[in-house]
Amino acid sequence: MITLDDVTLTFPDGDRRTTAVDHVSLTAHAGEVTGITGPSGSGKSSILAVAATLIRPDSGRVLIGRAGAGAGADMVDAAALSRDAATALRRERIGIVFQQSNLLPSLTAREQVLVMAHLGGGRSRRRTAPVRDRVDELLDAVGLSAHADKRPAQLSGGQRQRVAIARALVHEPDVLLVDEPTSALDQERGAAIMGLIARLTHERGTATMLVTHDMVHRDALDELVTVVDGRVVAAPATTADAHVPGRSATAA
Ligand SMILES: Nc1ncnc2c1ncn2[C@@H]1O[C@H](COP(=O)(O)OP(=O)(O)OP(=O)(O)O)[C@@H](O)[C@H]1O
Repeated sequence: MITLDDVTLTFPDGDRRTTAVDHVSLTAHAGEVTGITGPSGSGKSSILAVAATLIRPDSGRVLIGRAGAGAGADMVDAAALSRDAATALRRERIGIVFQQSNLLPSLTAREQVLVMAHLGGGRSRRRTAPVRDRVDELLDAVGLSAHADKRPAQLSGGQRQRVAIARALVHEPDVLLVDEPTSALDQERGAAIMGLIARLTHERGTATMLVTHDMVHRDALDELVTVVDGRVVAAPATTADAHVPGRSATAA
C-alpha cells in the first residue's frame, strides 16, 4: 500500500509560493486501483510526483509498504529518505506509467522491458524465474506477445501504453503510479487499457494510484478521490456506494 499522510507541497511563484498539495491524506491499498480526479491545476500530477518520490513534499509522510506486510512492519517513509535512497526505493518498489509512454525509439517491445529489468536492483518475489521468462510472461499478460519484436513506431498508441505498463511492472513493484493513461487514446482503447490496469492490479496485488480526469472509465477504479485546489474533497468510496455525477445519466 501507499499512504500520503498530511502531505503539503508548494512551488515558488514569484516572491511567494503556490500551494499545489494542501494537507492531503489518502491511501491506495494493495490490489486496488485508487483513482485521483479533479479539475485542471487541482494538484493531481503533483500528488503523483510526491508519491513517486520524484518531488519531496514540504511536509507530511509518504508511507510505502509491501502487500501483505503485517501491521506496518515493512513501511518506509519515502519523504524522509535521502535522494539516493529514494531513487533506490523507486527502482525497487514503485512502477510508473506516464501519459506518454516514453519508450526508446530504437528498442523493440521486449527490449524496452528487458532494459528495465536489468536496470536497478529490484527484488522480484519470483527471482527464480530467468529475466527473459519474466519479460515474456509480462508481455503476454499485457497482450503483446505477438508484437514483442516491434519497435514503438510499429505499435499503436494503446500498444505502446501496454509496453509501458509491462515495463513498470517488471520489478513486481508494491506500488503502481499511472498518470492519465488514456489521454492519447480513443475511448475503446482507453477502456481496454483501464481494464488491463485493473486486472493486473487485482492479480498482482499492486497498490495502484491512477490520475484521470475522465470519468468514462470510472468502473475500472476501486476507489475514487477528488482533489480541488490541492485538497481532497471526497473521501475514497467503494465502487458499490460511490455516486459519480453524470454516471447515471450516461447509463440512462
Ligand atoms: N513545477 C512547478 N512549478 C510551479 N508551479 C507548479 C509546478 N507544477 C505544478 N505547479 C502548480 O501547482 C498546481 C497543481 O498543478 P498540477 O500539475 O499538480 O495539477 P493537475 O491537477 O495535475 O493539472 P492537470 O489536470 O492540468 O494536469 C497548479 O497551480 C500548477 O500551476
